[in-house]
Amino acid sequence: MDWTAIKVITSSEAVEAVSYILTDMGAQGVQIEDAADFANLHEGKYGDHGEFIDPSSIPHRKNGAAVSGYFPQNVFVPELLPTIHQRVAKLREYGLNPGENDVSAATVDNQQWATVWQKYYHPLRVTDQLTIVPQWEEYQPADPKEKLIFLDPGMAFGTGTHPTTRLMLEALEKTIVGNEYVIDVGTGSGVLSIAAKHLGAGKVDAYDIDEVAVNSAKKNLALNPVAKDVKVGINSLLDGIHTKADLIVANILAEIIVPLIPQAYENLKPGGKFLVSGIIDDKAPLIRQKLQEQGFIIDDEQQMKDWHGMIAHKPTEVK
Ligand SMILES: C[S@@+](CC[C@H](N)C(=O)[O-])C[C@H]1O[C@@H](n2cnc3c(N)ncnc32)[C@H](O)[C@@H]1O
Repeated sequence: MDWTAIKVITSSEAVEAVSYILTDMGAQGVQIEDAADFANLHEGKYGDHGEFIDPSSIPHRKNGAAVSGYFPQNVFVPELLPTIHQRVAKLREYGLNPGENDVSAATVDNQQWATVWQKYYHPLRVTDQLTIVPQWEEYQPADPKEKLIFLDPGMAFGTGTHPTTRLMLEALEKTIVGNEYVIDVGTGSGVLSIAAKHLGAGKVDAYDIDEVAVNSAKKNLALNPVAKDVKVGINSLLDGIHTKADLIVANILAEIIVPLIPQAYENLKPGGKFLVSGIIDDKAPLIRQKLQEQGFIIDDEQQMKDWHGMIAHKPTEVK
């Protein structure tokens, strides 16, 4: 999967606010280049190993600041550009200088993303029981009920930090009682499958349409012994799958959830649960309507930032 860096040229004083805006809009990492960071530095010992460095010899911005947010490409990044521009312009109302407010997007290569990723990704307790831990970090749980999900996100979506993923992690935590057969559609990094196993699921099958995601999921499943028996494969939605699961979880964009709804209904046991997110605010009515038309009962809906997550079930008495 590709990533997009959205870069905002702004003023040094607006760096924190612009970083907040990018994170709020779904950026999974933020990188700051600020001329002010160099302004007061003189020749001296810097760097991880105390190297002697003249800061002026390091390529850097001569004025203002650039804040780059890293977005997964399947989150409709192009739609975000005008919104980000407007929100940065509004900072003036809070007494902050938005600076040039030039907003641009570029595709990011693996190497660049990996570097940013490692710098900004740290252990994060995402739900009451689940904590995401980057594979390279040492982490001691603060609470005995914490379950650790080790991830090396690579280029697949699913760091656990995006609101759409968090909605599903919370929904899994609320729903799983133990020994369920779970299907994870659009597994990305495999994060939801690993969470399901930690929470007590029995068998878990995971699918993704993207080969990079499937490889990333395999790698992450191997990092988490609890999930070593999860099966992961390439498949578009549940095409060609005919089974009876207790729970189906999918964090995919609303447009893709629509054709998944009848497939999920067919592949669930009576009483089975369907957990969905990836639903941006204005698409929530469509998904509610499609779920109900199919015969699902919606039990719960949560919102995090602009995103909705729903828990529905197939009635026990199916007409
Ligand atoms: C938003 S990511 C979710 C990743 C992870 N499950 C999470 O919750 O963080 C959506 C994933 O769905 C996959 N996807 C998109 N269309 C799909 C389709 N038709 N069938 C299966 N997977 C699909 C993408 O490749 C991507 O990995």
